Amino acid sequence: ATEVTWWHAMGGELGTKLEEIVAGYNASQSDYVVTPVYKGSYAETMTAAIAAFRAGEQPEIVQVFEVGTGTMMAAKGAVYPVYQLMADMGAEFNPADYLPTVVGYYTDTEGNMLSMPFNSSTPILYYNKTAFEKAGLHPNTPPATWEDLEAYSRKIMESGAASCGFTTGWISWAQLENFSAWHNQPIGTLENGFGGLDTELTVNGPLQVKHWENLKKWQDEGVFSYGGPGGGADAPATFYTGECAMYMNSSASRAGVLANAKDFEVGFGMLPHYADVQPQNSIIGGATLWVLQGADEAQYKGVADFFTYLSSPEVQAGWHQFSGYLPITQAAYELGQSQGYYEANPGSDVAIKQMTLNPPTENSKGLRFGNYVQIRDVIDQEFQALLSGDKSAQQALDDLVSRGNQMLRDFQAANQ
Ligand SMILES: O=P(O)(O)OC[C@H](O)CO
Repeated sequence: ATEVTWWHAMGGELGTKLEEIVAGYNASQSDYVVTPVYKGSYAETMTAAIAAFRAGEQPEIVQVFEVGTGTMMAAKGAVYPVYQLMADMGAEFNPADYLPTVVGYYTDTEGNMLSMPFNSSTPILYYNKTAFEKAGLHPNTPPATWEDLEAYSRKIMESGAASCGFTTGWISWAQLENFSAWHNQPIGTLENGFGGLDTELTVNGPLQVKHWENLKKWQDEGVFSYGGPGGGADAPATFYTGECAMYMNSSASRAGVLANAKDFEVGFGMLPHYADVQPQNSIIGGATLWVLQGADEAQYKGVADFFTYLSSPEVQAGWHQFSGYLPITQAAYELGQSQGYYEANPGSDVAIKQMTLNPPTENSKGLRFGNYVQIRDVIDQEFQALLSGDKSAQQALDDLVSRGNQMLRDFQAANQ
C-alpha cells in the first residue's frame, strides 16, 4: 500500500482519538496507509515541518494552527493547495459543505481554499459548578461579564470553595485576539490583515489596555492564575484539581476537562464581556491540514482519499463530539442534532452559538498576519513583562504593537 505521513500536534485525549480515526481509515481500505506522527505543540510542529521541507524530508500532511495561515499561504512553492489537490485527484470537494467562518479563514484572495478543515475551535468558559454551589452562587449561571467574573471569583475565594478565581489557556488567543473580536475591537488594520500585507497591529486600544491591567491586578491578588506562555501548559491542572474555579480555553479542551475533572460537576459558558460592551462573536482557532509539495501522485491520491474520509459526516461528527472542536461541516452538525447529541450533552453547543452570535464584522472574522507565530511569542513576552511589574499594560501593549509591526514589515518585504 502507498504510505502517507501526517505530522500533527494533538496530545493527550485528542491524540488518542486522532490515532483511532486514522486506524479506522486504514482499516476501511487497503490502498493507503496513513501514519500519524505527533510532533509536539502547534509551534513545534510547524517549525519542524518547515525545517523538514528545507531538508527534503517533509511529510505529505502537516497540521498547522490557524495563526500559521498567513505564513503558509505565502509559502507557495512548498504547499499543494487543497482545492487544487482535490481537483487534480478527482476527489469531491465543495467548500460550501463547510462552516462559512472556517471557509473564510482558509480561503485566499482569489477565493480558493488552501488547506483542509479538520479541527476548528473557539475559546469558551468552563466552570466548577460544585465550587459555585459552595460559594452560594447559582450552579447553572456562569458569569456573563468580566465584572461578574471578578465578583464571583472573590465570593468563591472568600467562601473557601476554591483558592483562585480563574485561569486561562492562551493569553494570545483567548485574552487578546478573541478578547478583541468578542468586544468588536480591531486586532489590526485592513480587516485584521485579511485586506493585505500592509497591515498594522492595533491591540493597544483602551479596552485591551484595561483588560490587561485587570489581569495584572487579578494575578497580584490571586484572583487569576497565569498558566504560562503559548497554550498555557499549567492552566488545565489548576482547573482540574479544583484550585481555580473557572477556566477559559479552547472548546476542544472539553475532552481533557471531561476526562480529568473528576471531583466536581463542570459547567460551560460563553466568554465574559465587559458590561458596557455588547458581545460580538468569537473567532476560530484550532488547525487545518496543509499538503506539502514533493510527494508522488499515488501519495496525493491517498491524501485526497483520506481527506474525503475525514470530512464524512460520521467521522467529523464523532471527532467533534469527542473533542469539543466545532462541527466543521453542516452535515456533521445536522447529524449531531438528529442524534439528539446537543440536548443530551448540555454545553456542547456553547462554542458554535458564541461563534455565530452575530454576523462577523471586520474585527471579528479572524486574523491573517504573516510572521504571526513569532508575534505570538512577543505577545507572551510582553504579557510576562506586565506580570513581573516591568511594564504597565499600556507600555506592554504599545511595545507589542511596535515590535509586531516590525515583524509584519519584514514579512511584507520578503513576500512582495
Ligand atoms: O487548542 P486548539 O486546538 O483549539 O487551538 C487553540 C489556538 O487556536 C491555537 O492557536
